[in-house]
Amino acid sequence: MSGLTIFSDKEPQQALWQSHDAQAIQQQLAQIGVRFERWQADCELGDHPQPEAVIAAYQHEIDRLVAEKGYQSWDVISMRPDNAQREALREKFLAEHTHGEDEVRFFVEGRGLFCLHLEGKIFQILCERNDLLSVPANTRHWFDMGSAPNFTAIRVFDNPQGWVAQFTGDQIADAYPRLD
Ligand SMILES: CSCCC(=O)/C(O)=C/O
Ligand SMILES: [Fe+2]
Ligand code: NI
Repeated sequence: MSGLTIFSDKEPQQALWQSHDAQAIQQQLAQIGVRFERWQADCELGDHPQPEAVIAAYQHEIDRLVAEKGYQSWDVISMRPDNAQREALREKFLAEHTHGEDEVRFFVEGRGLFCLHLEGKIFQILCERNDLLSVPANTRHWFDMGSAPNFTAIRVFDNPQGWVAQFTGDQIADAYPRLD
């Protein structure tokens, strides 16, 4: 079940706030400029759908976002537990970083844990099927896909180069809960 847990960035042991209610999550995240939405597919997608089918099913939502925000491109990323790069990729995303553009991710299936570091707090968002999260440009964050990653997500980009990150060098992620 999707969820948001908020911690102080000085106190990893004790959560300040938690909810699994989509509306409460949306309201809490809106206060820090983070967009959280639930999207519905135009048609039924089976397990492990092809990228073309994924885009077709959510094209109306992508078009709405692109018209509003002027994003330039999108793609589909899938991770499975047998991916040979899973440990290296997990480590890369677990290192706190920023992007010069909004990080826009929609979970078609599976799940992942986004952790945002701002205003002296850590916002851990467990994203699952139908969740859209948009993290504003230059927000410190990390992402945990777990030891057996399993998700399909649409990524929407602001620039033609795709994924570009600046790592902060802060080891803070090590102190906070992970997906497993
Ligand atoms: C869910 S897409 C992979 C994660 C990613 O792109 C990123 O930047 C995490 O912070
Ligand atoms: Fe990121
Ligand atoms: Ni819970």
